[in-house]
Amino acid sequence: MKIAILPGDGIGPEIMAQAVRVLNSLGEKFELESADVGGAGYAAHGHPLPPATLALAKEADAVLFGAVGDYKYDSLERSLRPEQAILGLRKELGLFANLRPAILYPELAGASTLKPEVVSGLDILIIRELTGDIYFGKPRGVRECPDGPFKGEREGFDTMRYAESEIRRIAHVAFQAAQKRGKRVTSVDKANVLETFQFWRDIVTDVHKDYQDVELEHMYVDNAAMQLVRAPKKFDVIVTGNMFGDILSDCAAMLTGSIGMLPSASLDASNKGLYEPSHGSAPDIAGKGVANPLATILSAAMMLRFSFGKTEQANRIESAVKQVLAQGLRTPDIYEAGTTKVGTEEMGSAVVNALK
Ligand SMILES: NC(=O)C1=CN([C@@H]2O[C@H](COP(=O)(O)OP(=O)(O)OC[C@H]3O[C@@H](n4cnc5c(N)ncnc54)[C@H](O)[C@@H]3O)[C@@H](O)[C@H]2O)C=CC1
Ligand SMILES: CC(C)CC(=O)C(=O)O
Ligand SMILES: [Mg+2]
Repeated sequence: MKIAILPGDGIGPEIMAQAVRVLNSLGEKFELESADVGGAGYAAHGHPLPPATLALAKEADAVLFGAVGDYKYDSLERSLRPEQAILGLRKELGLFANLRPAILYPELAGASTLKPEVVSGLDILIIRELTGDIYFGKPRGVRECPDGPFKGEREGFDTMRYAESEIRRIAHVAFQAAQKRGKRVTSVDKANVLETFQFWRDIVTDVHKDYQDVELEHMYVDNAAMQLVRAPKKFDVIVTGNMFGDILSDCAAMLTGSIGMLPSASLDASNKGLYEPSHGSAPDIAGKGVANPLATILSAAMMLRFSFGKTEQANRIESAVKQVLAQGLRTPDIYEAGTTKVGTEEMGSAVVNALK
């Protein structure tokens, strides 16, 4: 079982170090190999996704990813910016299905900015399409505006597009996931304005014919954002496009207390996967030893479950996380009065010690 370890930038190396400690404490024989990615890849090799890093990711059985991005690289041409590393990995590895479970651990009910009764018992699964949409659509760029009232001015433009097969395969993932949970799918779109998402709605409706045991509702993305903070427990599985899923999952993260709690799995058709926290490189807290490593540790648990079929080991990690939260240990992002504030490394140690 070879795992590519890609820590990246900002808090990436800090949180990854804790996830690696947890993996190394399970008593399994994992082969872990690290490589530079993102700004670290650019600084060392002149490219955010150096060829050797991509080769390692392709050859490994699974990839554990930290985060990329650093404001000091924001003025580089786009193809060299750190974020291209994660976008490139998703595309190159065909990781079209991004699973982001937003679960509220009961101990963190008071850490959410929402009232405990709104979030207690929360367990929703956001399924975000990950290799299409406006994030990858071409053409894109800055050009001279060809027509209309702004003709002759410079304009920036991107292309939102989805092929039918891309929508079909993510819809199947969502319906099949729902069959194993609450049997409800909310497909989030903007069909009232966008051609791409009217098409999305039509195809999802068609795929639904194969899953009559699952209830399907369609919801516009603006309403979905509102419903997520109004009555989040009404959702079971949410399926949506790349950009809407990116935005809604950060919103859902706050229901769980902090974005530092939200893990993710990005899977291809054969369940080969890349696992990463849903957050970014958090440059504002990088190097301070205060980042919450739990989303990364929980991403490692998802890796064991989805890529290696090691359900028991995944359960061990998730139980250990529950235990440290029950012990009252909190990184600053989930801290509340009456609990004990700890740093990144102490949180990692506590999870290692709680492994049974
Ligand atoms: N998959 C990836 O590698 C992603 C990379 N990024 C990149 O990360 C950089 C920063 O982006 P932001 O928009 O600030 O998003 P961010 O997710 O890095 O940070 C947003 C806020 O959440 C906090 N936060 C994030 N993770 C945390 C953790 N584990 N523990 C405690 N607090 C945490 C940060 O301190 C910050 O206040 C940018 O360069 C961006 O492009 C952003 C999202 C995903
Ligand atoms: C570089 C971004 C597309 C990453 C991001 O925000 C995410 O995957 O959540
Ligand atoms: Mg995001």
